[in-house]
Amino acid sequence: MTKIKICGLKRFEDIEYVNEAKPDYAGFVIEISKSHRSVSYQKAAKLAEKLDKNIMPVGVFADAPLQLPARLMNAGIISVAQLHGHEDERYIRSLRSMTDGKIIKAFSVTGRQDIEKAISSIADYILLDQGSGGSGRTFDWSLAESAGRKFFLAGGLDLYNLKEAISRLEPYAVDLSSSLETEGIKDRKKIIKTVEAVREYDRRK
Ligand SMILES: O=C(O)c1ccccc1NCC(=O)[C@H](O)[C@H](O)COP(=O)(O)O
Repeated sequence: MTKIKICGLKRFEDIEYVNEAKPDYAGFVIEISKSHRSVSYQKAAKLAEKLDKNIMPVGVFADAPLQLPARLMNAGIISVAQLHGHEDERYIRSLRSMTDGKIIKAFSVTGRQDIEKAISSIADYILLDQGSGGSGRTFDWSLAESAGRKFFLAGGLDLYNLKEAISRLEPYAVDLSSSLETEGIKDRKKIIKTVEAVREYDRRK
C-alpha cells in the first residue's frame, strides 16, 4: 500500500479534513517564516492534539535549531521530523542523539547527483522533492526511476499525475500539499478525493 502524507496543515478545519480522509501522515510546517503554511510550536501542539491517533504527525523544519525538532518529538507532539533545509549528516546524527523520533531528510532533485546523495543519507527516510518545498511543481521523475531506496515522493503531485507517479516510481509514500489547496487554503473535497484515488489505485493494482 502506498503511504500518503498530507502536508501544510495550519487550521483546525484542516485537521478535521485529514481525520475524515485518513492519510498515513499529516505534516505541519513549523517556524519556517518564508512559508504561508508556517505555524508556531504552540499552534502545532494544539493542532496535533486533535489529530486522529492513527495518523502520524510530522513536523517540517528548515535549518531549525536542533532543540526545536527535538523538543517537539520528546514532548510527543510529532513522531517524525522532516528536515527540508540544508541539514547535513552531522545535524541528523545530533538530532538522533537527542530523540528517538524518526527523521526524514528532504532532497531537492535537479540531477542524478541529488539522488546519489539522498540514497546515501543516514536519515530513516528520504524525501525527493522539487525546490525548497511546497512549490507545487514536479521534478524530472526519470531521475528517480530505480532509486534503489524507499522514498517519499513530493513536488507537484495532484489527482491527475498521482497514478502515473505511483506506477512509474513505486514510491514508499506520496506527499502532497499545494494541489490540495484552493486559494492557499486546504480544501476538504480535494483532500478526500485525492486520498481515495490513491487507495483505489492501490486496490486495483
Ligand atoms: O509547504 C511549505 O510551504 C514548505 C516550505 C518550506 C519547506 C517545506 C515546505 N513544505 C513541505 C511539504 O509540504 C511537502 O513535503 C512537499 O514539499 C509538498 O509539495 P507540493 O505538493 O508541491 O506543495
